[in-house]
Amino acid sequence: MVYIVQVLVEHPTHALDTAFDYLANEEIMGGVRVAIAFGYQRIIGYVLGCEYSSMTKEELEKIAGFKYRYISEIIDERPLLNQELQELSLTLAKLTLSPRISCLQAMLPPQLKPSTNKSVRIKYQKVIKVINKNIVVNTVKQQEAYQFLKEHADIPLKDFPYSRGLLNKLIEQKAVLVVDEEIYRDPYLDNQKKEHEFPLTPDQQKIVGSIISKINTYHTALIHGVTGSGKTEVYLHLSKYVIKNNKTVLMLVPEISLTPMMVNAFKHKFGKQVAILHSKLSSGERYDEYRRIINEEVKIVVGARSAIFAPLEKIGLIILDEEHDSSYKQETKPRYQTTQIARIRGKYHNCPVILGSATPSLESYSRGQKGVYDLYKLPKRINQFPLPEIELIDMAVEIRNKNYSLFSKAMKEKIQTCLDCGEQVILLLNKRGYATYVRCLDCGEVIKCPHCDVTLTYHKVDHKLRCHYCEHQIEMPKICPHCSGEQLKLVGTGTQKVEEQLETNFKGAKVIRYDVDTTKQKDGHQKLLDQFARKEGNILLGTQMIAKGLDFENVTFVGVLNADISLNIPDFRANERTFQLLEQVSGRSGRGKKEGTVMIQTYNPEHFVLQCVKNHDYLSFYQEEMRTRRLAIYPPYVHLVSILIQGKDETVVDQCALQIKAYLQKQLEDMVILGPANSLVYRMQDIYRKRIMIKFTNSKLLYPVLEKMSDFYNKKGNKVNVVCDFNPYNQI
Ligand SMILES: Nc1ncnc2c1ncn2[C@@H]1O[C@H](COP(=O)(O)OP(=O)(O)OP(=O)(O)O)[C@@H](O)[C@H]1O
Ligand SMILES: [Zn+2]
Ligand SMILES: [Zn+2]
Repeated sequence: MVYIVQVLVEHPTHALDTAFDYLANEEIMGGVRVAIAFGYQRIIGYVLGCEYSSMTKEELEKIAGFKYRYISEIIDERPLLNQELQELSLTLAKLTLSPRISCLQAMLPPQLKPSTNKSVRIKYQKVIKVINKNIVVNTVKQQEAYQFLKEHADIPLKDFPYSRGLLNKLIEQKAVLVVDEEIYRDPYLDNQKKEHEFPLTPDQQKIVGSIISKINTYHTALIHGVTGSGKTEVYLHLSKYVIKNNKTVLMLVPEISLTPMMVNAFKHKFGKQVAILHSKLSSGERYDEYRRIINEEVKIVVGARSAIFAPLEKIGLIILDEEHDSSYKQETKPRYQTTQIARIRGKYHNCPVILGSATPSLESYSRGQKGVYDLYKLPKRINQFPLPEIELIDMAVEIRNKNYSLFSKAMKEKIQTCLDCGEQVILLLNKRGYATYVRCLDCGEVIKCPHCDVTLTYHKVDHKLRCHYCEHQIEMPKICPHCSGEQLKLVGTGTQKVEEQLETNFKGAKVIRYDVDTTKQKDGHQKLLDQFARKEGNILLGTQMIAKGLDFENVTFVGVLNADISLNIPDFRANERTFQLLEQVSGRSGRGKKEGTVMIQTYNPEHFVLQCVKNHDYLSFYQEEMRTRRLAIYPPYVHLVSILIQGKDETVVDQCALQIKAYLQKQLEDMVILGPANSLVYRMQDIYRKRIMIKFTNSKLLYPVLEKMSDFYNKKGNKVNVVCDFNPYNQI
């Protein structure tokens, strides 16, 4: 008699999920990692299930027709994921058409991924626990120490101020015990001062009250609150209520390092009850936070996208702040939408899911309007501070007036005035897909990556050209690689260049450049923002990164250098993204007592997106954009799935793409199937990439067809690979 154990492994070559049967002499729980021999390798697998058999190994082998092997080692004492999360991994695999193993990988912190068995050393310390409070001890001195221990629960042994002899006596009398306790590396140790609490405004109170009245029912609430309307305070109050009732809170933000203010707000209010999960923590720190959650020592988890899988029990509230943010969509396997996962968990725990934003996604807002979500509004800023005045500046006029500089005349004057008054400025360089590249003035060629269809980007620090899609990099050439001409010109505007121009234009102004390059180190973001908060900088210059959640009361001017870039991206969300970015960044101005202004430089001042931003008019934007989406048949009127077909051989990719299209058309007669078309970056790392897009309203028919198709193409040894991306955000 043996146990037959189903083990899921990450097959080294196979893209598909495969579970293999192994034997064990004891029962192994689903969700535990085991080591197994696989071919000649020893690999780590993940137990899916275990069945008792009354037969012997030999009898089983006779039936099966092959030889079984035994599990080599059981790695975990208990399952890594609880029942809820194990089931969720299955749902996730189905929803995203991804291998289950990739879902498990996505759900666990790197140290615990099924395919690794790196052990992370857990740190322990000895602490003294009082196990019986009512012992009558022998001596006065003992009584004193005993009393001390009763008042100082779980004090570390090293901090015990009495003698060891005395302690031993207390242990002998079974009054206290010394135990090993895990100690955690706390990355936010310095931030634990408690802040004062504001009384809620009537608008805030209404929302808090209403959500509390339905706190034990699963539903989704969308809070549309303008920038600076105090959404954070609403989250904090609701969280406090939930943990007082002995439940837990999952608080998601787009990117932890870009939203330090939200993290701090939670840390200040709830101190050690909060765990922070994010990618910049050291692996030890991340592991500790994870263990604190598993050991049920935290009540609130704050984290970015992947924190949606935090192993919290008894969840009473799930919040997604800045719900419109595209980082909530995972862009690698499994390609899930965090909101969708939040709703699955909310349903399981019977708790509300709150989505908050000043610029809700069209998908969410339309659900709010239809009543699928409860829609709440915070239409005013706190303390009746007005939203900032916005001025659109027509850059075509500047050019007509022979001003070719990055700054319009008006913006230059405005920045100077702010600097003169000691007020601070935030400048946005909208840079998506637009960086500094090299063009030859003789032959007109642009220097491109030899492996990808993109230009190489110039990096001033080391004077190199780099590809942002692969690792390719070269020294900045002296002559043109095409015609050997010597007139190579840097084209485009990067933050480094703007920084230089600011420093020449505004003598003495201190510029803090906030972009991927200056925020690389672990606390990079926090350091620069702290500097700015301490007024050690006059101008904060950055890319999209500065648009999120910053709250500086001394900032009275926000300037957008080039509003148009994101309008021209070939993506149906281009208008929506531009509106969100401009409205969000404008919202950083005038959040204190002093009124704020905003200037937006554009070549399209009449464009409805810019007009709506100017008037802070979300609703008009929403209505106009919904009209466009309805006419063009795009979400939220339909769902999309993008099918990426990729391979090294261009002809094979081409043929397969056509085959797939024909197959889908036959199977899915009523659906709109577009393409195949070249992907935006057609060649990436020498891989050719085509896309097919399906518009659908009912996914029931679609899933089995797509599953069959991708299983067929993703077989071992096939020359193409197919990826299905539901609700795609990124068409690159
Ligand atoms: N009830 C209140 N009384 C006084 N001040 C408050 C209250 N609620 C919030 N505030 C303050 O108002 C400011 C704006 O709040 P918060 O940052 O939460 O806005 P928000 O809605 O999240 O804005 P954004 O979407 O722009 O990030 C903060 O400085 C906050 O401390
Ligand atoms: Zn040339
Ligand atoms: Zn490249």
